[in-house]
Amino acid sequence: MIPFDEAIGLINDQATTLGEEVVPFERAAGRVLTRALDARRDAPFSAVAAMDGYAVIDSATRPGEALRVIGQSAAGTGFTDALKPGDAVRIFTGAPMPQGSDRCIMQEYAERNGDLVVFKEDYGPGWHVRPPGSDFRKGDRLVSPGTRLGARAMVAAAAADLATVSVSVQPRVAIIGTGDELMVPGTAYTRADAIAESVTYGVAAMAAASGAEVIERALASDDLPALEDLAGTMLSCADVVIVTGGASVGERDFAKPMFAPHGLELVFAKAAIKPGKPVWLGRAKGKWVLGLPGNPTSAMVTARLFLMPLLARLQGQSIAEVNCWRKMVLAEELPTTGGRETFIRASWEKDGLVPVTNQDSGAQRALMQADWLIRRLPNAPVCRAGEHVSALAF
Ligand SMILES: Nc1nc2c(c(=O)[nH]1)N[C@H]1C(S)=C(S)[C@@H](COP(=O)(O)OP(=O)(O)OC[C@H]3O[C@@H](n4cnc5c(N)ncnc54)[C@H](O)[C@@H]3O)O[C@H]1N2
Ligand code: MOO
Repeated sequence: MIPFDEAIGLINDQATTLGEEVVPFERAAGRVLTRALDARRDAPFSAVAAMDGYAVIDSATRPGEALRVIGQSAAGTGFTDALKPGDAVRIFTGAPMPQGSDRCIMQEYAERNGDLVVFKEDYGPGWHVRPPGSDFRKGDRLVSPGTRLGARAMVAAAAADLATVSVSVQPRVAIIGTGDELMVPGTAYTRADAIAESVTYGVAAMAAASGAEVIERALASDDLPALEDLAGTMLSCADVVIVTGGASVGERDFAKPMFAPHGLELVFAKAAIKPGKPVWLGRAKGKWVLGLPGNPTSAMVTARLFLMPLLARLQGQSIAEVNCWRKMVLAEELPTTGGRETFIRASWEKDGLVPVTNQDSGAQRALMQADWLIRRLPNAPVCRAGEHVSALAF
């Protein structure tokens, strides 16, 4: 059994990017950037108003003294002339400050009478002007390679004012759920010895959220020749084939044997972790094959620990970007751990992390509370409430 860090090290060393492609902004969300996005010009390009009001020359403006409104500046249509002392320009948020003006007074402080405007005593102290380049300067790095373009990054990326972005090719993922007992949700209740298949839905959701394209999802029964055929089909169309269940040592555990005729070479065969010891990773026909244990909690923990880093590396990200361990305070005592590194499912409550009550590797409902994984080293001593632990968002 390989220790957790060593398994991650192998993924880090062996998984490399699948290439890059250029996409328009409409298709960039969720993708990982391969080339930096640097600003094409300053933002704002010129000084702009930060409020709706009046652009004035501060030194020539006094409360109670009327100014003449000589025009208006709107976002998209600035005012082209210059202000002289005694002038004001009606201005809107985001509009260029007219030449000569240096302050915007909010309209709430203005009394307008025809062409004249008078400001009340208390219009200070805000100047409400965004200077040129106050957001960023031409050439500034707005988004770095390796960044996943999430909602906030999309704003910074588009602000660079480039028509297209270079992103890594999305890994195509195929998922095979194995087990004679598995039936599609909505049908399992019809057979006493069946259960609703749940794991592949969770794994597919995690893969999609990690930037992969889930191209196939299949359920298969424990029939080795049929599984061998299915493995071949999936290997021909996917970059990563994930097989759930059948990872243990029983006679009907076919997850590894089904890939044997396709030249399976193991990267690791088992990990010294709890839950999820039977997790394995291999290569066949130049593709990645990840075997997840069938127990639902084990499957989701091992997918979080190994699938997310694998997909990150295939998209040119560092593993640290997805497996970012946080030092967090513990709200309840943890017992000693056994000989395997242990990942305890926990929820974040007001006093810190609280282990969820049901730590069974077969649990499904408990996943609803388990927002964090607490990492405990092998043979770790009792950890008391108030102490810090290393945790990963689950
Ligand atoms: N003698 C031993 N038995 C077991 C060992 C061992 O070392 N020696 N390891 C245990 C561990 S740890 C795990 S984890 C499980 C892993 O077993 P498999 O990967 O072979 O999984 P299955 O037996 O197929 O299923 C286990 C459990 O999970 C349910 N399951 C499976 N797939 C799904 C799915 N897609 N959706 C919902 N539920 C699923 C299945 O019905 C079983 O209840 O092995 C231990 N045994
Ligand atoms: O993964 Mo088994 O312990 O991980 O049930």
